Amino acid sequence: MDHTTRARISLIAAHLAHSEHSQLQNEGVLERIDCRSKGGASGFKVAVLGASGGIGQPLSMLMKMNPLVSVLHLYDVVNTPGVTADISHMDTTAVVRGFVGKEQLEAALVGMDLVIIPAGIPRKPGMTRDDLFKINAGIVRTLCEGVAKCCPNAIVNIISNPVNSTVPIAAEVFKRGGVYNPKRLMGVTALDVVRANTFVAEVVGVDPKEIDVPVVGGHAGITILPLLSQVNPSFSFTKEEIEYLTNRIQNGGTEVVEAKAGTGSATLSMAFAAAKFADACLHGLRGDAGVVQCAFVASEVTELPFFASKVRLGRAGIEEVYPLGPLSAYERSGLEKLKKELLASIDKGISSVRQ
Ligand SMILES: NC(=O)C1=CN([C@@H]2O[C@H](COP(=O)(O)OP(=O)(O)OC[C@H]3O[C@@H](n4cnc5c(N)ncnc54)[C@H](O)[C@@H]3O)[C@@H](O)[C@H]2O)C=CC1
Ligand SMILES: O=C([O-])CC(=O)C(=O)O
Repeated sequence: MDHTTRARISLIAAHLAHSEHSQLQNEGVLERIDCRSKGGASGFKVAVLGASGGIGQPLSMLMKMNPLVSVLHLYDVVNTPGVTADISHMDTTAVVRGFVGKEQLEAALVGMDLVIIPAGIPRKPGMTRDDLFKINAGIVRTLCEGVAKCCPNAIVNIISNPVNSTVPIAAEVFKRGGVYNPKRLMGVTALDVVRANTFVAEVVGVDPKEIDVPVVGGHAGITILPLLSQVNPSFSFTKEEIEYLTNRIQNGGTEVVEAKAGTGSATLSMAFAAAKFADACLHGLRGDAGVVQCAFVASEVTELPFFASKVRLGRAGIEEVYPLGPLSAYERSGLEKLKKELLASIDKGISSVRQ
């Protein structure tokens, strides 16, 4: 597609984002924009649910910048027309469409390859992630019912907390809808890895880009278990360094919640981590080799039904869940300690849908 055509498409898309006419009235033009913008080349359709929020907005911006995305659907219960109009002016390839309110959820989801869910309330100081369960469980359940109905083959990235419970909730919703594929459901724990890389890099004095720290278990407090014995490239840490790093990584979320003093939790670093993780999912879908990330997934790595560990991403979603590998005595003890809490959170999610 030449530059002139591309410019015309951007103009029409921006105009439609501002238009008072409904999505349906614009459907014909938008479909043509979709087809032409892809120019026959590959490109993925991605939806962000909760796109107007603290995570949703920067995440949507980063997904608009991703060259693997051809169509970007932004859904929320409020404010998506404004966010969509704003993001649609970015001169990158993806065509952006906004959807607002539950009556537009299905239209937002039809045909999506990847659905990213950062919808839900965040923590305030003094709260645990589990304190968000009551409200966020219902939000995730409703959104996943929409996914089951409209894009049952999409990869789903769950960001909404408590991840240790919302991922099992999503699995139960998909089972009820008869569409559950454990290879396509992932809890996003990428921020734990991003933090671990940053904090380890500070301690050893290297560029964080050079560091890869596996973080396993779950996504809350002691269930977050960094494997410092498996840092790549390998470093040997003192006992004090291991304790400091493990504690800081496990409490990174609380560090941000307290610094934000009641105005929310991590949004910018989360959007960065989620965009990195989504990009890995898209590279996997494209068929790239060797795409490995940590994620909270259905698992047989331990006796728990869900567990975060390294996974290999491919065309099917999760192609392989890697075993934990050799652990230090400190990590083995951390693993045993986290199991009770993680299992309770998993069971809470499952039973909330089954009852
Ligand atoms: N997995 C992780 O590592 C992390 C997870 N989180 C979690 O992400 C979630 C979102 O955090 P923020 O963006 O800071 O919150 P926020 O309150 O700024 O944004 C949440 C957005 O969700 C929307 N929303 C609420 N109900 C909805 C529904 N039924 N359908 C669609 N959208 C809906 C709201 O309108 C709002 O725009 C929280 O649960 C938070 O705890 C936050 C940081 C890291
Ligand atoms: O701490 C929170 O509530 C948000 C979160 O999951 C994180 O930043 O890791």
